[in-house]
Amino acid sequence: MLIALYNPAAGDRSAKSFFDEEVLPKLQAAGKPVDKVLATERPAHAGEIILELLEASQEELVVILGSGDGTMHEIINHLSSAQPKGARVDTPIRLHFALVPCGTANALYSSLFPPTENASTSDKTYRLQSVQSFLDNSTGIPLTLAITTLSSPPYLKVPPTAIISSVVVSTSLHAAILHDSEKLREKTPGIERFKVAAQQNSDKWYNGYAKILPAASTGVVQLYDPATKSFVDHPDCDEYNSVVDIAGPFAYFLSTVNVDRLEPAFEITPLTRKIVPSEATCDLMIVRPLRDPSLQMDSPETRSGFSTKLWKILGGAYQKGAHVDLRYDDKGEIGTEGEGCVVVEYLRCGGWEWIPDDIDDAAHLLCTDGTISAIEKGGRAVCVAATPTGKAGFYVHA
Ligand SMILES: Nc1ncnc2c1ncn2[C@@H]1O[C@H](COP(=O)(O)OP(=O)(O)OP(=O)(O)O)[C@@H](O)[C@H]1O
Repeated sequence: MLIALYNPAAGDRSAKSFFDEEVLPKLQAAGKPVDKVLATERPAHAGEIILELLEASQEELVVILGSGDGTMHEIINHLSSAQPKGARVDTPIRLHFALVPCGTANALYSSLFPPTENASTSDKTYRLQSVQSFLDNSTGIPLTLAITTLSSPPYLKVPPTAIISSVVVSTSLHAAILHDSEKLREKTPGIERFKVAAQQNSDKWYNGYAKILPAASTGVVQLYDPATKSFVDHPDCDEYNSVVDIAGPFAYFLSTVNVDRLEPAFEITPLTRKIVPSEATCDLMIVRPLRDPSLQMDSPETRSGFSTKLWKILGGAYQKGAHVDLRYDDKGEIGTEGEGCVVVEYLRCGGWEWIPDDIDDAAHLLCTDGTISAIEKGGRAVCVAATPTGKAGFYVHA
């Protein structure tokens, strides 16, 4: 069965008109008209719609999805936590998507179809590439999932909750930006709202502790080395201990699966595409201010001074991911020359654990594909990458 499903509230709210004027006529003209056209009516509705369709028939389901990353996130989470009835009772769920970018950031789409210099992301040819790939009978790319388990402190004896992501899991500045930008959605519907929220949070540091987990088959955590432009085994990993401990404070802590960018031009984990992972892994990008040789301690002045450097670092993501090659000189200036301390710790790993300091409220925010959760005091978040195989999983035509 082939269905079209769009979120009329995503992005600039143009999904309906783009489907009516471009997507549906293209499928019709190619001899593959959709069986149904559906629109979401409220948050969380997309997952309910797809589950109902799956339960009604054993047929393979292909969804032409007009939305941003949030709607995809809702579908994957709803299906992953459901116990399907009817036609799918006790059967693993496998779903194929052709994506039509209709959201604000469209991280997954723009990573699978990186925009070229002379094509605008609003061009219809740019936006119809996944649909074209479906029409060309591509097999689809299986999505790697990041499974994050949020645990309460053990004495509460509350079962952990799991959230599945297909794009990003973050804490620190990125989670704070997403938390605040949601409040700005009505007034600033475009990606500018992320910049406004970023300014509001730029001089915060986040206290906590992280444990980085090895990838399943290599058994190690890897660290990007700008000198050789390749991944090397993390120096703290050895045959006796494959987990790497990282102490805060942190300014930035963000991991991705499937994507090298969070917006068409914001290539925050560029190595996902440049050095393609060979198994299910997270690309984790960390900035810890006290690696800066000019900073000795955490104070309001050093935080405020470091925010200028942080903008420079994150600005590198807008320059084709140049931030991953930045180094400090001995005065703490940032540049690409020399052999000083690497500014960004760029890790490739099987997952990670984040343990926020009890007294730092801001360090308790967690972003999973744009959705914000709060880690309980005394609790932690553990994120692990996995790619479903065989009869289960989510596939995107690309
Ligand atoms: N009919 C609806 N009315 C209001 N909100 C809706 C409706 N349908 C879905 N939603 C909500 O819209 C939210 C935003 O959707 P989505 O993430 O797809 O777009 P976006 O946020 O603009 O793009 P991106 O995630 O790429 O930045 C979803 O989290 C979903 O809960």
